[in-house]
Amino acid sequence: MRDTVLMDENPAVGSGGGSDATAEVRRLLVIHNPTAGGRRARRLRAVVSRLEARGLSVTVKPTGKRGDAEDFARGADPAEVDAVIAAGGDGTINEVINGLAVHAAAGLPLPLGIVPMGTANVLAAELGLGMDAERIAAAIAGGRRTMIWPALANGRVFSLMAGVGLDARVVERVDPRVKRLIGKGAYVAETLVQLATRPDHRYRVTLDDGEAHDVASVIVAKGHFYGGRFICAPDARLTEPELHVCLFPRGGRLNALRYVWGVTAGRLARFPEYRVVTAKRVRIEGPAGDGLFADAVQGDGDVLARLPVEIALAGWRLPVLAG
Ligand SMILES: Nc1ncnc2c1ncn2[C@@H]1O[C@H](COP(=O)(O)OP(=O)(O)OP(=O)(O)O)[C@@H](O)[C@H]1O
Repeated sequence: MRDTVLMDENPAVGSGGGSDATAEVRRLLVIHNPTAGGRRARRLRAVVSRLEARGLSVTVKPTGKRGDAEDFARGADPAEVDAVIAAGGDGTINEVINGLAVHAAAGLPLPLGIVPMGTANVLAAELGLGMDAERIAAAIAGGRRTMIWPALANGRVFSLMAGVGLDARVVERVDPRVKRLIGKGAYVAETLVQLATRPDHRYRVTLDDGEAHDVASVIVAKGHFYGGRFICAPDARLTEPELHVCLFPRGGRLNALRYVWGVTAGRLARFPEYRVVTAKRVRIEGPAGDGLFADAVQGDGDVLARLPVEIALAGWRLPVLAG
């Protein structure tokens, strides 16, 4: 474990490292969340027509409810498809990754492709994908694989980050209808509500060597972007087998507000008590089952688990078609 040097500037987008290889991709299963990101169906149509123009066979399967994307990905037959494409936001991609985990853990990984259609699209940003249909289609059809290291929170897979404290509570309470209406603004509004009404909670974070920290909030990062293009763990990379644990020690509303400002203004590095440490395993304990929604664990922007939570690397890598 070591302290991470913090930077003020945003590092370049991209995910260096991760041994890449290219394989032929001809048959695609596209899992589409039609409710994601205010229904950006036009982007999906543009990508599919470009893939078909390149001679690929594309089957689009729309989800009807939460959980479908995971079931569809788990049920994908490697004898019949070469890659599974998640068309939706980070929540849908997370579900698809949880489904693909079965194949990857069995040593027969099916590559993941992404058509970003969500509100924040953090995974797409982390991989440097962009929103241009031609570029997205080229990344999928090109077959070049970036190997990423997902992690587990109480057995559920996440690829970007897991959080406990203010951010998990915001994720849990944000109204999906408001999100559809005003996009990212829904998170800002819910953060303000939580800052005004949320009682103070403390969490105990234990790192793999037994070092313990008492904090008001914690984010366990696999990637360096957070909530869009904000940065909490500047050195975290999807392609590295390491967890970057961001510790927010100070409690109280004013400090919570200060941390929100620090994240959004890129000023966290200036806070003397803010630390990022690396670890392979993290245990987080707190006010479990207190009826105040303080025990939620968010992963990739959705509630993935409840405290206490054990977070560790999944132990397998997932190939992602990222160009
Ligand atoms: N057909 C569906 N109906 C309702 N919910 C769905 C459906 N398909 C998937 N979901 C769920 O909707 C949630 C939000 O979807 P997703 O994250 O893809 O879009 P978003 O919320 O617009 O984007 P972002 O995560 O970037 O904010 C996910 O947790 C997913 O499980």
